[in-house]
Amino acid sequence: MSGADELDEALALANDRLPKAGSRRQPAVGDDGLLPGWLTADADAGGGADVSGGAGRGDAPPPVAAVTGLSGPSGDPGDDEDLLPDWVHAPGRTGPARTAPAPAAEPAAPTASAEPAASASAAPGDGDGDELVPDWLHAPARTAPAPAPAAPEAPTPTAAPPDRHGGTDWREARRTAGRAASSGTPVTLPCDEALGHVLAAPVEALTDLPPFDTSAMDGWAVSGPGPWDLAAPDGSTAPEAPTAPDVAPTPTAAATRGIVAGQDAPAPLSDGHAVRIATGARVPRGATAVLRSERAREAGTRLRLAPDAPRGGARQGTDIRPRGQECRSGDRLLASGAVVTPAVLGLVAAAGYDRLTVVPRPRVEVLVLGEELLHEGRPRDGRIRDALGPMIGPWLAALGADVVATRRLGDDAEALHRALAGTDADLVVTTGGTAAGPLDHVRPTLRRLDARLLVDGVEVRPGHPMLLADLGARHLVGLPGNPLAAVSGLLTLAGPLIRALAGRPAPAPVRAPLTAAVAGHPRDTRLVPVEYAGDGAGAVPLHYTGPAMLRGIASASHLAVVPPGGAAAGTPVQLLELPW
Ligand SMILES: Nc1nc2c(c(=O)[nH]1)N[C@H]1C(S)=C(S)[C@@H](COP(=O)(O)OP(=O)(O)OC[C@H]3O[C@@H](n4cnc5c(N)ncnc54)[C@H](O)[C@@H]3O)O[C@H]1N2
Ligand code: MOO
Repeated sequence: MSGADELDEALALANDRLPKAGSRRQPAVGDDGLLPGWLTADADAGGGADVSGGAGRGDAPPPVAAVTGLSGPSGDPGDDEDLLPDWVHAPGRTGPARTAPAPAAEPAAPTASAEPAASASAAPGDGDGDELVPDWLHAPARTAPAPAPAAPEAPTPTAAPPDRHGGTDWREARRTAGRAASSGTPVTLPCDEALGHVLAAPVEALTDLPPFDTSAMDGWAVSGPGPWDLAAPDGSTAPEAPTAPDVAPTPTAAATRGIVAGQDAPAPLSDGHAVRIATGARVPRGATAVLRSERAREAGTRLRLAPDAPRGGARQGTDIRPRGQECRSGDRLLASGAVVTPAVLGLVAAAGYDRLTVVPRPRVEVLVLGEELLHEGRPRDGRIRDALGPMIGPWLAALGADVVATRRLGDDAEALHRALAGTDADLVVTTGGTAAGPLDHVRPTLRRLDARLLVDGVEVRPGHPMLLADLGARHLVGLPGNPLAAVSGLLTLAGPLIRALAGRPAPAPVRAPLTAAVAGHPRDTRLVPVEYAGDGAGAVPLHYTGPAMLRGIASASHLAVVPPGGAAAGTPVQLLELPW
């Protein structure tokens, strides 16, 4: 629907001219003087490790300052589109992806005139990563081209472009979204309907847990030191009559079964006696321990410790879970604000709850815009598959919303108007149509509805056209149509807003060093899919992270928040956790 903005175009051109195998090309620079990020090679580059900006093996490590203040790697500051040539961040890749030569890192000219002929003829496309990166960079089976010469000195950063899109600072946008709404009036729900809600009140135990002294093992409850006379749960000790004079008496049937779980008030056990008991059964009064079945032997109506039983196998309290071991009635088990997880459902049931008082989950409607979208089969006839319809609803649900509908509206301005005017959802999330193309109806429709724009564009890449509007009784988050830009909008606006509506606490901040430098946009924050195992290994920037791509995010654990100007390898950056 809309073309790339000028920065994006300039950088796409620059990317188009990334050097082919072994060639050294002058990196193109846009009007704004933004430099392809491969000039911002990290110090690790020489060792063949990942580098930001697309510098490959053998490149001279630039000073950190060369990362800071420079534009995206493969030169795309106006757009997140493949700021990093994908091969640069391939963790563990083999073949050409690992061995590909660095684009020759030559100082950039201050204009996009490095290769005028090429730039005139090159189709910059709409910023798709594949157009930006020479295809051999993606081809694992192809032969690696010869290494490029070492990078010369990093060029001097140039001025920011004059045509910045404006919009709200990324952190401020998140704060605004988090303050735009508050949670609804608490409701009391049957526990099984409370899953995924947030507790509106603390949960206090309605009982001791365990509620009685409980056997932790199958075996015998014993009283005092052994050996012991076997008793029945009713307290009787009479053996069955022997079947023959030389046959030892056998325990009664009741004694054989013993005390089982769920049986109330077993008879007290007197000193020197033992009674069979099952795991989870109530321990009789007078019992001093539970002896596991493998630690003793019955002989007729007598019970003795097995020869190989550990010393102290029947010591006072052994294998008895005393009443109240986990909690006493009235103990606080969970604070208000805790999310009702499956484990919480288990705990509250154990503690005696049938219903829980929770914050209602916001009701969200998703409107997928775009006439070009197909909902089944392969892309055909110039149309593509809708990647957001299947993704946004479950993502919103994972953030804490109840998705009441996902509707496909094509590019029909009237249908959009009707949908917004008629919905009773707390939040409407639209996809696509946020830009200024002829079919981009979101902003005009919001104007028609007298909506108040709380966030009108954000200084973030990808996703800068995202918006947040107040429609009076409800809010609207407008996600850009490029799929990774939509993800950026989910994390920037939808996440904080839904947390506010659902009463969910913000996740604990996570920071980790990047394993490779990531070049930045000169002014905007970048959100970059990374893999972070939380094991101290650092956050690994991923491949295929252009705005139209989901391949990177699909295997990511987090998005790294890369400040304007980029981050050198080893720099700790904020990580936004994905909500699953
Ligand atoms: N003149 C300008 N044009 C554009 C700008 C700009 O600043 N000035 N920004 C570009 C950026 S950045 C983005 S992101 C997009 C946002 O555009 P829209 O929100 O209006 O989205 P569309 O034009 O509808 O779609 C953009 C792109 O994404 C594809 N798309 C849309 N919906 C889906 C979907 N559900 N599944 C998969 N792909 C989808 C659509 O086909 C387009 O290719 O605007 C730029 N233009
Ligand atoms: O490039 Mo856009 O940044 O996909 O939001």
